[in-house]
Amino acid sequence: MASTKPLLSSSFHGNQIFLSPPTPKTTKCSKLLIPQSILNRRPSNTTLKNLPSQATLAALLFSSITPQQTLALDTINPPNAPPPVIQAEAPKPIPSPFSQNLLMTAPKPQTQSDIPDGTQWRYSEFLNAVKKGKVERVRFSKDGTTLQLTAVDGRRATVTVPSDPDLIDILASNAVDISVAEGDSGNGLFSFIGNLIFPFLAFAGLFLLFRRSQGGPGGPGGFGGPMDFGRSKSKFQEVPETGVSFSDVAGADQAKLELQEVVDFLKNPDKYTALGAKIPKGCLLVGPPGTGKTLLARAVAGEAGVPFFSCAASEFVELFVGVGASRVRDLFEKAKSKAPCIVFIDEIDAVGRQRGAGLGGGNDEREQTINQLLTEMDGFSGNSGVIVLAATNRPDVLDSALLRPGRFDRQVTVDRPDVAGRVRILQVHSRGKALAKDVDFEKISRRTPGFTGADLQNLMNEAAILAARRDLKEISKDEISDALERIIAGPEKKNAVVSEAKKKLVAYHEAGHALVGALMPEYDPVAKISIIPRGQAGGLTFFAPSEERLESGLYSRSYLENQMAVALGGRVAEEVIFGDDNVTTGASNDFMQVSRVARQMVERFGFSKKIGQVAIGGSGGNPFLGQQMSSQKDYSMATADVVDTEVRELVEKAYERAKQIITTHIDILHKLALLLIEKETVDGEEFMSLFIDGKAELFVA
Ligand SMILES: Nc1ncnc2c1ncn2[C@@H]1O[C@H](COP(=O)(O)OP(=O)(O)OP(=O)(O)O)[C@@H](O)[C@H]1O
Ligand SMILES: [Zn+2]
Repeated sequence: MASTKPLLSSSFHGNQIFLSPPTPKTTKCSKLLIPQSILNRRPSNTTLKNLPSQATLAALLFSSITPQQTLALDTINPPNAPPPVIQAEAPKPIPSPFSQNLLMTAPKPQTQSDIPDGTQWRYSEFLNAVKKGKVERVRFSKDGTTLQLTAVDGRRATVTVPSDPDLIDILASNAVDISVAEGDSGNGLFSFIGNLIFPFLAFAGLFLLFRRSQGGPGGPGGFGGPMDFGRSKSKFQEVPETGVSFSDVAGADQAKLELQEVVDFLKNPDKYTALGAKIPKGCLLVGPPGTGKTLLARAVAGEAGVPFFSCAASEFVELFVGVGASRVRDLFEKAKSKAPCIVFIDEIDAVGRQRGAGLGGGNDEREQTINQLLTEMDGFSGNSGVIVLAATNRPDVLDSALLRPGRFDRQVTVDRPDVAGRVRILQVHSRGKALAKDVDFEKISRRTPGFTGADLQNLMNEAAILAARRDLKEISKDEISDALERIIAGPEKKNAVVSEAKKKLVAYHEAGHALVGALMPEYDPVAKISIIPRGQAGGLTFFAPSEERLESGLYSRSYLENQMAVALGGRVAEEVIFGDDNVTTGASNDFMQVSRVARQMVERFGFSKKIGQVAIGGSGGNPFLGQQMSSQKDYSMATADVVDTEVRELVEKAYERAKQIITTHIDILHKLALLLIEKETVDGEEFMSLFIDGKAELFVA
C-alpha cells in the first residue's frame, strides 16, 4: 500500500533516494551484488564486470542456480546505487594457480580397471575414470572438499578433492554433470555462491570462462595450455559499416550537434588539416545507462561511412597482467590499418579509474591497460584518422590523465530525453509495429519522465508482447498503458485472493492518499488509484508530476511538505475509519518515504531553521550519475538530537494536515473507497468528478 509517484522513485525501488530521478526497471541486469568476502578472494586483476559472468558461469555449471535467481539477485542492488566501488577493495595479488599449472605433470595413466571398486575413490582413480568417460555426474559438497560421484554403471562413490584448478575443466570437457549439494542453512544464493566460489573453483571458473571466450578449448582433454592467455586478439568487434545514422538516434540533439564535427572530420580530414586545425582524438560520451551512447557512437561511424571498432573496457582486463595492454595494442594496430575509423570503448571507467587509489594498493593490470591506452592515444597524431569515443556513466571516477588535452578532452553529455525527445524515440521504436489510432505518443511521453531510450524501447516491446498475448492485430493505448504500469510497479496480481476485509482496508488507505493529494495546494494530480495488488504493494495511488517539476528537479519546501502529508494520508484514513487499534502495517513504506523526505529536508536542503542552510550528514553526490548519497553521520550527538527533533516536527505537522483534510472531506473518502471496492481501479478524472458531485472545495489552504 504505497502512494506511488509512478514517475518519481518510490518504495518499489528499495533504497532509492526519494527525490532522485526515476529509474524504471530496464531489461538490462548487469550488476550483481557480490559479497565482500568473495571479492577479496578473487584474483587481483579481474574486474568486477567479470563477476556477473563468473556467477552466470557458476549458474551454468551448477544447475541449482537458475537464471531467475540471478535476476532476483540483481534487484538487490537499488537501481540508482553506484556500482560497487572496486578501487577500495583491490585485493593483494594472489599467485595465479595457472603458473603452477605450467609445472604440473599430467596425471600418470592408471593401470587399474576403468571403474574402481569401493565407495571411497582416490583422487587419481577418479580423474582417470572421468577421462575415460566413466563418470556421469558429480555433486560437490558445499565447502567443495569432497564430492559424490555417480558412475555410468550407476555405482556411487565419494572422493576427497584436493585444490585442483583444472578439475572443473576436466569435468566439463568430459561432459560430466556437475552440481553442488544444497545446504539446509544459509540464506539463499549469497551463501551458496559464497561457499561455492572457494578459491579453486573460482579460478577454475574463470579459467573456463576465459577459455570459452577464446573460442573453445585449446586441445584434447581440455588442457589448452596457459600460454593461450597472452594471445587473445578477439576482444573487440569490427563492423565495416554500422548502417546506423543520426536519424536512428532520436532526441539527443545537442550531442548529435557536437558529434557532427567528428563526422565532418572523418569525412573530410584534409579540410581540417590544411587549416592546421587540431582534431579531438578522443571524445567522452557521458550519461546514464540506456541513453543511447553506444547508438550514437555507431551513428557517428555510420554517418561518416567509416569502420566501427568497439569493445567494453572491462573485457580488456583479464587474469594476467599485461593481457589488457596487449589487447589495447592489438585493437589500435587494427584500427590504424583501417583509418579513418571510430574506436568505441564502452564502460571506460572499468579501466580508467583513478590509479593507485585503492586501499590494497594499485591494480597492476588495470594500470598497465590504461597506460597502454594513453600511449596509443598520444602515439597517433591528430590526423591519423582514428577517433576514440568512450562511454561512461561515472566521469567522476576517471583518472585525470585520461581527460588531459589530446586525450578525452571533449565531453558530450547524453542525458535522459525530455518530453519532445521521448516522443521521437517512441516514434523510432514503433517503426514496423502496428499501432491503433488511439495511441498518442505525446501522452505516453508525458507519462514517462525520466525514461531513457532503452526504457522506451522496452516499453514498446512489452506493449507489443501484451497485444500479441491478447490476440490483437494492433497495439492500442491500453497495452501501452498496461505495459507502462507493469514496468513501473511490477505486474498486477489479479488473481491474488484478497479478503473483503483487506480490500476495504486497502481501499480506504489508498483513498486517503488520493484525497490528501487532490486537496493539497499545487500538488501533482492523481492519475489513477488501484487496489489490485502489485509487487509488494496491496494497492497504489499514481500521481502525475508535471514535466517541469521533473525536468528541473527542483522541489519547493511546500511541495515536500505536501508530499509527506500525501504519504501519511493512507495511514490517517485507516485510523479515522477503523480506529487507532486497527491500523495495519500496510503503511510502512509510506513511513519510510516520509522520514526520508523529512530527513533530507533537514540535513541536505537547509529547510530547517535550527540546523540552518547547511548540508550535513553525508557527502552528497550526484545521484543522476549513480553516485552515492550516503547518509553517513558526520555531526555531533547534540546536532543529531536537533536533527531528530526537527524531523519529528516536520512529520507531525504533515500528519496533522493530512488528518485535517481527511476529517473535513470524509464523505469523499467514503465515496472513493466504495468506488474502489466496486471497480478496483479508478482513474483521475473519475475521482475528480466525485468532488464536483460532492461540491467539495478543491483546494484548501
Ligand atoms: N535516443 C535514442 N533514440 C533511439 N533509440 C534509443 C535512444 N537511446 C537509446 N535507444 C535504444 O536503447 C538501446 C540501448 O541504448 P545504448 O546501448 O546505446 O545505450 P548506452 O547509453 O550505450 O547504455 P549503456 O551505458 O548501458 O551501454 C539502443 O539499442 C536503442 O535502441
Ligand atoms: Zn500507502
